[in-house]
This record gives sequence, C-alpha cells and structure tokens, in this order.
Amino acid sequence: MKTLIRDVTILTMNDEAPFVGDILIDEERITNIQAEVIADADEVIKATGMVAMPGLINAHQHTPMSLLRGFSDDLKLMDWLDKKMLPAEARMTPEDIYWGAKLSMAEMIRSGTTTFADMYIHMNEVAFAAEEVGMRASLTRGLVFLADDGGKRMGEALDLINRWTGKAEGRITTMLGPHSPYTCPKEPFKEVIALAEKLKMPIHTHLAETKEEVIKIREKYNQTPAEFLYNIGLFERTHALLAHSVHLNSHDIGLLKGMKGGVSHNPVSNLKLGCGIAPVLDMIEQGITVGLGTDGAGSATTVDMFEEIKAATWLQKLDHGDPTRLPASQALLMATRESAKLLNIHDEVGTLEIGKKADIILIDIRKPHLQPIHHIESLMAYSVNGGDVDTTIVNGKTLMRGRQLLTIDEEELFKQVSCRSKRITEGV
Ligand SMILES: CSC[C@H]1O[C@@H](n2cnc3c(O)ncnc32)[C@H](O)[C@@H]1O
Ligand SMILES: [Zn+2]
Repeated sequence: MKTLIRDVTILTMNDEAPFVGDILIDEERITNIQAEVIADADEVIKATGMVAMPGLINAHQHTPMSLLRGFSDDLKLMDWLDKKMLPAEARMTPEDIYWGAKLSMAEMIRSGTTTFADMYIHMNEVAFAAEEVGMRASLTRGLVFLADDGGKRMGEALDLINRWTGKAEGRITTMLGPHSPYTCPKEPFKEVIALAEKLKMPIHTHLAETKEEVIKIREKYNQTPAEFLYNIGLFERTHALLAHSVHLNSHDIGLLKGMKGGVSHNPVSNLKLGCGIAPVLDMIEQGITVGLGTDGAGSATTVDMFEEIKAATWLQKLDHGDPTRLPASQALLMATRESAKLLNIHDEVGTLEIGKKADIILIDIRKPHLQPIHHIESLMAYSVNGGDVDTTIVNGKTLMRGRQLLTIDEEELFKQVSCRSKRITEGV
C-alpha cells in the first residue's frame, strides 16, 4: 500500500528549514520526501494548507488513568496518590484498564500523539488496546515493593516482556518499571536493575517529583533520590527513562550526565500538583536528553502534548526570567526526536526522514488562530492545539483522517468509560 501526501508544509525536525513538498509512504515506511514526488500511489492525501510533522511522542503516561480524569483534583501528590488513586486502582479490573487505555489512545490520536511510554497495572490489556488501535507504545508493568516482595508483579512484568516485545508489527516495545525510590527499597530496586542489565531492557521510573520525596529518601538513606539511583548503579548499567526529575541539585545533575536514556519532563502535571519547576535547561546544558510527557490524565487532566510543549517553554522562560530560553524549536524537539531517544526508538521514529517509520501528523492551519504564518515552528509550539490535528498516521496506517477516528468506535468507548469510571470511584 502506497500513500502520497501532496503539497504539504514539511517540518522534518531534523535540523532543516520547513519546505513545501510531498511525502511518499510505502507500507510502514517513508520512502521519499522532497519538493515534488512523482509516484503512483493507492491513496493520495491532498494536504494543501496543512503542516506535516513527526507524530508526537509522549514519554511518560499512565494511560488507564484517563478513567480517573477530574475525579480528584487540587490535592497534594501524596494525598492524591495514597487516598484517591491507589484505592480507585485497587478496584480496576483488566477490562477497565483496557477501556481506560483506549480512552487515552483516542485522546492522543486526536491530539497528534503517535507513540507513548506507559507504566501501569494489567499491562496486557494496554497492549491489546494498542495492538488494536494501531498506536506505537513502550509498555511497562509498574513495580511497587512496599507491603510484600512484589513477586507476583515481577512475574507479570516478565510475562509482559515475553509476550509483547516487538509485537503488533513491531509497534510495541517494553521496559522494566520500578515505580520510584520511595516505593522500591534498595534491594528489590537493585534486583530489577540486575535483571534489566541481563535482559538488556531499559528501565522506566519516577524520580524526585516532590520535596516530600527528597525528605523521605534523605531520612531513609541520607541521600538525594538521584544519589540513591546513582549508587545502586542505575545510570551506568541500563538505559533509564526518568519521569519528572524536578528536585535535582547541581550535584544530582552531574550524576545523570552521560547516562543512557534521560528525563521525561511533565510540566502540566508538575504545575497542577504544585511540584515545582524541573531544571530542564541545566540538564540539557549537561548533555542530558530531556523529552516530554503528560503523566496520567488523573493528574495532568488532559494528555494533549501541545499543552506540554507550551507549558515547557513558558516555565523555563518564567523560571529564568528570560523569554529567549527554551525556544519553540527546542520544545518541539523535546516532544519528538528527544522523546524518541528516551524510548530508545530514535532509529525508527521522531523525525521525518527516508527510511524511518511513517508516524506523521497533519495539522490544519487554515484557521483564524493559526494565521498569518511567519514562523512555522512558533506556530506549532505556541498556537496549535490538539484539536488542530487533522490526520494521524502510525506505521504507515491512517488512524485519524479529517478528525474521524478510523480504529476506535467512540460511541461504544464513551458508554463503557461512563459506567466503569462511576463504579471504580464510588465511595473513594
Ligand atoms: C504501579 S503502576 C504506576 C503507579 O503510578 C501512579 N502514578 C501516577 N501518576 C503518578 C505521579 O505523578 N507520581 C507518582 N506516581 C504516580 C499510578 O497511580 C500507579 O499507581
Ligand atoms: Zn507518572
């Protein structure tokens, strides 16, 4: 199957200026991209007045938490998590997880995200949903070792890896997921790292999200959370995806320097939970890869990556009192190429290039809030919102066209979500 996208403004995110041209997709890959492509195609998408860019990559999600959107707002993180999220999650069945994940996927496809990194429970169901819906995903069974040794959860983590790595036409990859320094004590955390090293698996974890976490880890280990992870060998032994990394001092940042992987910055969740502002520019200056994610809809409330792009740039400008910091082009890179590095899939996605997988979004800029056009990158970072995405293509397959979802029955989805979310949250 060949698809030709015609007469579109192309933003490759590969250090070149935007240009008007055509993109040819053959099966799952981009096979030509230039000013004019002469080729036969099974489908021609006339994209005059649209911008093509790489699909956005959400580097930190908990997809099924979309069932908990708006259920518990305006609380501190530990109250929100312990008193609201965990009790509600304890009631979730595998079917709930499937529908919650699908709701997130519908929102992500509608707002231009083509890939997500997910950490949650009952991850088989998330994998089924991703396989069916057509998104690209890096899936992780979250591991918490507080009340017991977490043996059952480790079994589920390994089962997920064995069943799903490389499946769904290669769209699914997997990681190991010790949840955080405050929910995974030293010995089990070290065991997960050893396993990750043996299996050559990346690790997805949370780091230094709140001041309370820093205090807890200081009391328990007399270390900062970053020192704790450094001292148990995480940064030298495996590729690691660190969500948040808000409370890092300059010594901590030095410890992350040279690590494989990097940090998912999740500014909307950090803002809403009042966690603080991550030292994004200091990390980037030290050569640390910083991508972008939303965190779950239970905290961020939406999973529209265009909101994260805006929040990321605004926060750094505000924090440094300098509007020149974290410009539009850099924020867009964080949501595409840099997030792809965090998921270790940058050979395949994150930029528009011949030979890469065809994960492409088309944004309709024939709208009042997107005119006139001075700088395409500024327009994409500061003016576009998720609702402007017209077409979403993953692995060469069109998942949304003219804002119609092609792989999800939304009517059925909303019915399922409505009754399931009521049951899960009742009385919590
Ligand atoms: C064990 S599966 C993942 C686990 O993470 C919880 N979670 C969601 N958002 C956050 C966050 O911002 N910080 C810490 N933990 C978070 C989620 O509720 C699941 O229990
Ligand atoms: Zn999270």
